[in-house]
Amino acid sequence: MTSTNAEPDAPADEGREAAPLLELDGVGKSFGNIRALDGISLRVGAGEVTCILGDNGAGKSTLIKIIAGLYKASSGRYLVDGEPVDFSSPRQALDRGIATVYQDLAMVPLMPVWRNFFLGSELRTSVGPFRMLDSARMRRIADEELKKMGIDLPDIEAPVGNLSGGQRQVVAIARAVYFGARVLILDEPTAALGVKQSGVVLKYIKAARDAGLGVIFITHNPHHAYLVGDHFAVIKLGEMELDQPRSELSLDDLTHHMAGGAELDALQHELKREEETPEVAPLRGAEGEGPDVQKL
Ligand SMILES: Nc1ncnc2c1ncn2[C@@H]1O[C@H](COP(=O)(O)OP(=O)(O)OP(=O)(O)O)[C@@H](O)[C@H]1O
Repeated sequence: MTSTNAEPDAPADEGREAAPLLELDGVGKSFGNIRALDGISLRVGAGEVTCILGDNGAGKSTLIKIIAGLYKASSGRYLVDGEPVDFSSPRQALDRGIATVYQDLAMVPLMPVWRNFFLGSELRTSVGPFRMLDSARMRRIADEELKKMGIDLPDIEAPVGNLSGGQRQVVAIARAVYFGARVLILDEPTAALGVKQSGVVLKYIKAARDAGLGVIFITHNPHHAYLVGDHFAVIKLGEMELDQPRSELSLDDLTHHMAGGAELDALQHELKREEETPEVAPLRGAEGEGPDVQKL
């Protein structure tokens, strides 16, 4: 489990101990009798990508909803900059710089890229007694901010619905960075994308990390996670199954975990045992041949 293919004590790991942007300490969440999360501890540092992996129903969505301020934890502590917090809404989390980019992206497909960039936070200007949208300033800023992150779109006047899925994701990432995100939560941003588009998104995950943000990257895909991750957390049935920095984990280890490593090992052992046991009478379905007819 600890085969190494990266430098031990990489800089990303050193920063973690000093001042995590965000920390969960033994967090649990129950819905009535259903225990969705139990004893989850996690630290997210500035300038690093923390990948959260897990199968369907593992508890990933519940975890990000707690971090994003949509749910309150049933137990444990949630700290931002070392201080305990108790968010009652996503607005409160956003005010502390914790932004979430959900899969559906909350964009209006028919509106231009720059309008979507400012959706819900439009800039306005006064013209006489009227407050008008400051379209010129929004266009200019959206263009500058996208370029700053190295995102080169042919036309920011184009409806956002004309962009590819990957381009829409990166517009959402640039928007969150512009509006002051310090922690960026990305909910399966590559799930619906092909290889090339996933590559585009992964590149901007790195760009956000290099801009000093703490990125939480939720994914099912260990290959995507390993291309950008500094730290890996695998959740299984609501519990933290694995929590390791890149320096202590190879892609093979991570893939093995995601493929249900322990169960597969047990199954392999079982199959091997069956192969080794002396052959039993084969069952035959052909007419006239019962299971007692043996041809050895
Ligand atoms: N609002 C809710 N009420 C009751 N049970 C819930 C609720 N939300 C989640 N659960 C349960 O909690 C567990 C974890 O669900 P969650 O959606 O967090 O998993 P997930 O890892 O995000 O899965 P997926 O990848 O399929 O989205 C599941 O058993 C789910 O049925």
